[in-house]
Formats: sequence, structure tokens, C-alpha cells
Amino acid sequence: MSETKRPGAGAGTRPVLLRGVRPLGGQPVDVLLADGLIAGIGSSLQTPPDAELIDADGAVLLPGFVDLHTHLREPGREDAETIATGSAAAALGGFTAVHAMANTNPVADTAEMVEQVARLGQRAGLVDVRPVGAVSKGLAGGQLAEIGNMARSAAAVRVFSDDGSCVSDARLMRRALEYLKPFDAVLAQHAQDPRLADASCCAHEGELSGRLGLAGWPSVAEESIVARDVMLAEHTGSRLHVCHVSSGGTVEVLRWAKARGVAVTAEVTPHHLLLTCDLLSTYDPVFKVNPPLRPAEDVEALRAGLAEGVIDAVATDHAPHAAHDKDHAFGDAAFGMLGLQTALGVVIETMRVTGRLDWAGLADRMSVRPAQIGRLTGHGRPLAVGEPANLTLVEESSSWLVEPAALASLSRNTPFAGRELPGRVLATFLRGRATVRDGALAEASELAEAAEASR
Ligand SMILES: NC(=O)N[C@@H](CC(=O)O)C(=O)O
Repeated sequence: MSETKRPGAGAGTRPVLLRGVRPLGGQPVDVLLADGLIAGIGSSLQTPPDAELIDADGAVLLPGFVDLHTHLREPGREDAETIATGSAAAALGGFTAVHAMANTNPVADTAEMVEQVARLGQRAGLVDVRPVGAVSKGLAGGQLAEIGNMARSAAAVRVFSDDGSCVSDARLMRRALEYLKPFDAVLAQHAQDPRLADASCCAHEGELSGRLGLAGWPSVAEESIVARDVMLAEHTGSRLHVCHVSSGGTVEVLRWAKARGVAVTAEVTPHHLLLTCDLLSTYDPVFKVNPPLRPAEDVEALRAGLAEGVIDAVATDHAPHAAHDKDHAFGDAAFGMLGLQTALGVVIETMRVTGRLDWAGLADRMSVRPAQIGRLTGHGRPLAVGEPANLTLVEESSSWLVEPAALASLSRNTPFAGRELPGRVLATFLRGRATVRDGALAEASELAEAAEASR
């Protein structure tokens, strides 16, 4: 299945009239959704007799967010997350599509595996779940995975990544870039030179890691891989995407590569836009993530890079972990943080409230560009008549308290617990059907019916 032009997608769902929404934060208008599409935009639109009316009262209408980097843990770690629970967290966070990373157990390195992930995503019916295929068999970095089979499969994989591990062997990296080029696919690199930062390295290398006695993860382990990879991308003419950029030095390398015309894109996570490595002085494992939190100068460079567009996209790196993997002494705990439901609030706080991005800019970095990078033609589209109704409606003036137990994820490892975040997702629409309304998931029965109809 491909997310884009499913024949009849959205047909049969009840029309929705959104009254008084502000597209990209502009002037209030009415927007009609019908047959999976935006069917009308204007003032005082006629309400079709069977339409559901949502009084939006000035809420901001945005293209549904697209996450390039989500760990859904199924198959293998359904105690931490399932495709259904991760999809629920995504929809509640305003997402209409997510890319499910390949580091599951078994690894998503064959056509049958990626098709199974896509099928489970369709069954959940809350967001378009786009499987990411592994670059190397078993993420072991030795032999190429079945890239061609995954790209040609019904799941039509366009993003390949060994995320969690770096494709560190330069020859394998070169071959992978060459191999995926004819499919117009992209290689999403987890940039971490394993000789400079191995699996024991868990804190930004600096004075603090020394004082805390935690093994240091130096920024150069990321920057040197990105420098090598942009040269390989230039040499092969293939598309490279850099996952979770964490250092100001990497932003410099990306700026240089883009100026040369290299086909490179990059993402930053919400947690790297907000949190700094000082938090590690608590030794609280909720702040353990890969790559690690960095000093304030890096956070500033990441915000500036995202505002400028050198960093193309925000991606959550949603990494759920069960308490029995996370609640350990810092060095022994699993790497990773939840991200889907808090992403918008953190981006508003770091990029909008600070005046670095307007609503159009936020939509560009959270929807338009991620959709382009993943080659998702039905998402990240302009808010115009005839376009697919993959949308999110945000109440700008509301804030909400992050309570781990209230999140839809099966895991609780949010670093934002107890924080007040701005912007509430009121509703999310997938092909014109509300997956979220009034800030809560649509009824399970309604969702099951819709998922059945879309098969
Ligand atoms: N980002 C993380 O901290 N964790 C990721 C994998 C990884 O990138 O290490 C995970 O799968 O948990």
C-alpha cells in the first residue's frame, strides 16, 4: 500500500465543517472537508445537511504533521509500545503520518517485515505508518539489507536507516547510497562514529561528563560522520538525511554541504531544541538519550539552523522504553525519550514564542519538508481546495500540563513531565476523518469502522 492515492480514500466519511479556523494562523475562514479532501474554503460556507460542525473559534489550521523518526517497537517490544498505541500518541500530537524505525525485533530488513508494519499501521487506522527499511541486514553494518525488495514492495519504502546504529563502514555507506538512488529513496544516517563514541558513551563530553564520571560522547563523533557522508552523497548523487542533529558543528557542515548543492537534509528533535546537558547532574535516566543533550551553545545553534532552514525538519525520535529498561542507574538505563505528544508544544515554545518561526514556518518544518523528504505526496500539502484533508487544528492560547500517566504511549519516559507546554491539539484529520476531536481520540468503534473501510 502507498499512503498517497488510495482510490476512494476518505470516501464515505461524514463531511466536516470547520467554522472560523485560521489557516496557518491567518484570517478566520470556514473549511469544508468531504470525501477525504478539502472541499471548500471561504466565509459562511453552506453546511451540507449531514455535516459535523466544529466551531473552531480562531484555532490554527495546519497541515498534519509528519514524523520522519518514530520508534513504534512492534514487533518485539510490545511491552514498551505497539503500532496502535504509538499511532494514538501520534494522532494526539497532531501527526497524520509517521515513519516507523527499523530497529525492531526482528529488524525491518525484508519486504515481508515492512509490509507487516504497514499492515498493522493500517489496521490501527490513526496515522499513515510508513515503514523505514534497514540499510544493513540485522542493523549489523556488514551486508546490505534487501533495499530493492523493500522499495518495490507494497509498502513502497523510501526511507532507509540503521538508526540506533551508524552505518560506519564507508564502503557499505557508499554502496547503500548507490543502491537506493534509482528508487528516489533517502538514507537517514544515525551519525555516531563508533570508534569515537561507543555504546557506553552517554553524556556530552566535556567538563560536566568528567565531573559526573559518565563516559563522554564527543560532538566530533557526529560531525566527522556527517562530513564524510555529505562527501559520499555528493560523489554518488544520492539523497542523504541526517538524523537527530545535536551539535552546532554539524550545522556548520550541513550549511557548507548545502551551499555546494549536495542533496542533504537534516532533522532536529524537540528535546535537543529545549533541554541542555546540565540536567544530567541529577543522574535521572529520563534525560539519557542518543545523541546526548548538549550545552546551551549547541541548543542555540540548532534553533538558528532550524529557523534558517539548514536543518530542514523537526523529527521526534519518539523512543518509548518500559520502566524495567529505563529505571536504572544512568549508565545502565536505555537511551531514549518519548516525543510524539509533546513535540508541538516544545516547538511552539522554542521556535514560535521566541519569534524564530511563524505558523507557516512551523508547518514547513513539521509537515511540508518531512513529507517531501519521505516522498509522501498526500501529506504536507497546501491548505487549498482539492488537497487531501490531512490536517491538525491547534488552539494557540491554551497550555497543558505534561502528565506521564495521561499520555497515550505505553511507556512513561517523557523528559517534560510536570512542564506546562503551549498549544493544544484540538483535532486531527486523516483523509477528512477525525482521529482526534476535542483533544481526545475519536471513539474506538468509529475508528475500527473507518480502518475497515480503508482496507
Ligand atoms: N534515540 C535514542 O536514544 N534511542 C533510540 C535508538 C538510538 O538512536 O540510540 C531507541 O530506539 O531507543
